Amino acid sequence: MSVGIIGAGAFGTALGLSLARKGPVDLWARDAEQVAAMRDTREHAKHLPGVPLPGTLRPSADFDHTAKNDILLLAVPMQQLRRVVSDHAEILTGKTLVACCKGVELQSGLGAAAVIADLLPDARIALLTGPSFATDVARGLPTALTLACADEALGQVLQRDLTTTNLRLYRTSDVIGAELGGALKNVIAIACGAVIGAGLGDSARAALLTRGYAEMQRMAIARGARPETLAGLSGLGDLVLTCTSDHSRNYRLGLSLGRGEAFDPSITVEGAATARAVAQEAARSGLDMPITHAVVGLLDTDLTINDAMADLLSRPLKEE
Ligand SMILES: NC(=O)c1ccc[n+]([C@@H]2O[C@H](COP(=O)([O-])OP(=O)(O)OC[C@H]3O[C@@H](n4cnc5c(N)ncnc54)[C@H](O)[C@@H]3O)[C@@H](O)[C@H]2O)c1
Ligand SMILES: O=P(O)(O)OC[C@H](O)CO
Repeated sequence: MSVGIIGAGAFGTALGLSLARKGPVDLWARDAEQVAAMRDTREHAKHLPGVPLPGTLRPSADFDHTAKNDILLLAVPMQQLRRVVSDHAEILTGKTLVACCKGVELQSGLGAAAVIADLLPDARIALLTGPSFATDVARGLPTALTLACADEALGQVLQRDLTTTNLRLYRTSDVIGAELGGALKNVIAIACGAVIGAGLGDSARAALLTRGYAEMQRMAIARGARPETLAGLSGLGDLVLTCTSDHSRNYRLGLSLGRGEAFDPSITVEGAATARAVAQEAARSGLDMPITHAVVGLLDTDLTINDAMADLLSRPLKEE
């Protein structure tokens, strides 16, 4: 089946590069100048400099042309997903749409697949998530991802069609678990970056990563996810990658917070809005999400990193 990608940022372009090894892929960007530059230079200079774009990857500023493909991957930032889908709802109705965003929508508390379902009840929806830096995917390095789809038959088709020589896709029908694993790991990565940035040490990071994983499970299970999904690529796998690598933008935001440095607000950091959305839901439902609350406190500058750690360390002692 033919593939089109909506969103020519780092990840959309990287997925396009990988999939274009199997056949033609249309890649839509809203910015016609960016499309012209990609066509002329055969490079995505801003996000993937030095990686040549093959002729089978076809940048386009024509949404409707790209949307004619059988499978559409949506690779825009989470907080922009509703706008992109609703702006093009007519042409997207009934299509096979694979959300590639990681986050929880601030206004609704929904994950990526749920936002699409909210807008397009007739769409055939799946989610592609898991540990994968765009630079690795673009360079053809080995990567394993999770393809989540409630419709098992469609999930099998997508798993086959979106697997490439360097992208190996595992399949699950637990869309909520996959969605929340990919979203919540970004919040914990900000926390881990902050402790490393503040010089609090690798042991503190290991504690946050592990207790953060418990927090991710708590929220995901409360929303109906299966625990084993959180233990897979979309949860634990992506948590480990994002909490331990300077390549992660979420982790790097945390490093800046810990060091008291400014961070470029134009960089896509999904964990910031997701932390706020999750903290709001936790407050409503009474779920215990102390690390998420600490991250919101750091982002809002209500807390210093030392206050946040002191709060976490002084919580009542409990069983693990
Ligand atoms: N970069 C990675 O390594 C990576 C890996 C896995 C998943 N993801 C996920 O992919 C999603 C996109 O991230 P990214 O890294 O590609 O971000 P990015 O900042 O590199 O690119 C985002 C792209 O979306 C476009 N965009 C923003 N708002 C838009 C709108 N309203 N309409 C049309 N286009 C719009 C921007 O112009 C930009 O090209 C995020 O949810 C992220 O978590 C990223
Ligand atoms: O750069 P980040 O922090 O958005 O992480 C990118 C991917 O989600 C890693 O799997």
